[in-house]
Amino acid sequence: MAIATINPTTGVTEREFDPHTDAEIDKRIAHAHAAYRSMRATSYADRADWMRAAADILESELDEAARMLTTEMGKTIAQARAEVLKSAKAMRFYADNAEEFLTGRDLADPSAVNASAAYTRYEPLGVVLAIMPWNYPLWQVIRFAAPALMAGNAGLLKHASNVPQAALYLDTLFERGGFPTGAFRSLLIPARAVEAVLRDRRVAAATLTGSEPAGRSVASIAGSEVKHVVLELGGSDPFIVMPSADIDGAVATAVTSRTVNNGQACINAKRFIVHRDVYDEFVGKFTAAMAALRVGDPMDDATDVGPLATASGRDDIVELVEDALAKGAVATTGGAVTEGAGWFYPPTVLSGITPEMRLYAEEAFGPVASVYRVDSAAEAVEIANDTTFGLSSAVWTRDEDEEAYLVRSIDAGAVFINGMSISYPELPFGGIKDSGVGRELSVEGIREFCNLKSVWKA
Ligand SMILES: O=CCCCC(=O)O
Repeated sequence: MAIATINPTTGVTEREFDPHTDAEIDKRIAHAHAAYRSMRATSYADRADWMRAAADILESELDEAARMLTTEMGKTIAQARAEVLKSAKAMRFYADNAEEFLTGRDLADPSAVNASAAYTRYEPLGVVLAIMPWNYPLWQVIRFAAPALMAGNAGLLKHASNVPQAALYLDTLFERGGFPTGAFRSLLIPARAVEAVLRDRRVAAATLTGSEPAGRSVASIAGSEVKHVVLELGGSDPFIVMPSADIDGAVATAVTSRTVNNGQACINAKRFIVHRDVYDEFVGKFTAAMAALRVGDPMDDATDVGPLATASGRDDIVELVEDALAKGAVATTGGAVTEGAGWFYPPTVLSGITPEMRLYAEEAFGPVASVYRVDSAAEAVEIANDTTFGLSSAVWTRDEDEEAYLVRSIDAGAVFINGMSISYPELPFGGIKDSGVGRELSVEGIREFCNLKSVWKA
């Protein structure tokens, strides 16, 4: 895939970029490695000042950065602005909290280990390679980079090939804030060049957000090099609606949760599992609300849903929906590609999904909702868990016993009660099963890329 900005609203290639040469890649790894060595000698206070300054720069460039995101991957301009602001917020969160999160502990009774003193300390690991996707071109990178740099690591970014301007923007952002040159560098490289970088002795660890095959490949290379990885992969999150729920609230939230980011987020709700007592009401209102969304130019503030980011991503959605329809699913709205320029796909609601359909098992990375009718909370859990994924989930109920049952029974990295899955800097984020390993954000996220050193003194 060429490294290029191809505007998904028009399908027009706006800019192409030459990949970095082998010599340039080597230079950038060397920069990052040297920066890591100098970062080790800096204080949390220094790094926090630089991080806050970088956050201020990002925020001061809000409109320009948001337009860049919308141009490169098609999210609505309002959501692009929100992404920029969320990124700046996470940078400040780690500037404020990194030192506390990385405070080690003293052993209360060092004599238990025959020592006069014993304690732990968190130290940086080194250069961390981040392989990141196009769907949140700034946020996905910042949620790795802010904690990793605050811990004293250096970062190398291999960004998705369709968001090169975002990659280049990030290449300088931290240095502009005051971090040493090389503390964070972007590599403009194709996917096939990742292996050599990951195997380089100067690279200590990797984090990947992206597809399951990409995650498996990076994990196996890192495993053979005995390097730590964090993986945040796909999801097919359930959204369960029980009879006691606030149905209007559930419908409004379901629409947002399925269509935010044009339906291209790992934590979009994708499977709507509804109790039969409220099924007709929920599906009727949900279908009407999905059909009423405004699909169009993502630069227009009035637009709810923009285009899909790539032609191939839209082809994938078309194939998934056609497969389901051919096997008996029913589209209560949408279900056919929109004619015209750009990679638009209409908000779609499909019922009558069966295990024979690809949609039952595969992630729909676009604004396509599958709805299921169930007779009980136990059946809802059975369908919710009948997936290889386990990222997040949402449950709608006002019955406390049912809530407790659903929270403990769903196999996922998170459960949101009467709300939708969202990531927050303060809450750990990550999945189980094929949705990934490790956690990002919060205290757990910053500790992923640290050496927890035990110190023992005679
Ligand atoms: O694809 C993953 C999307 C994560 C979105 C978020 O962090 O809110």
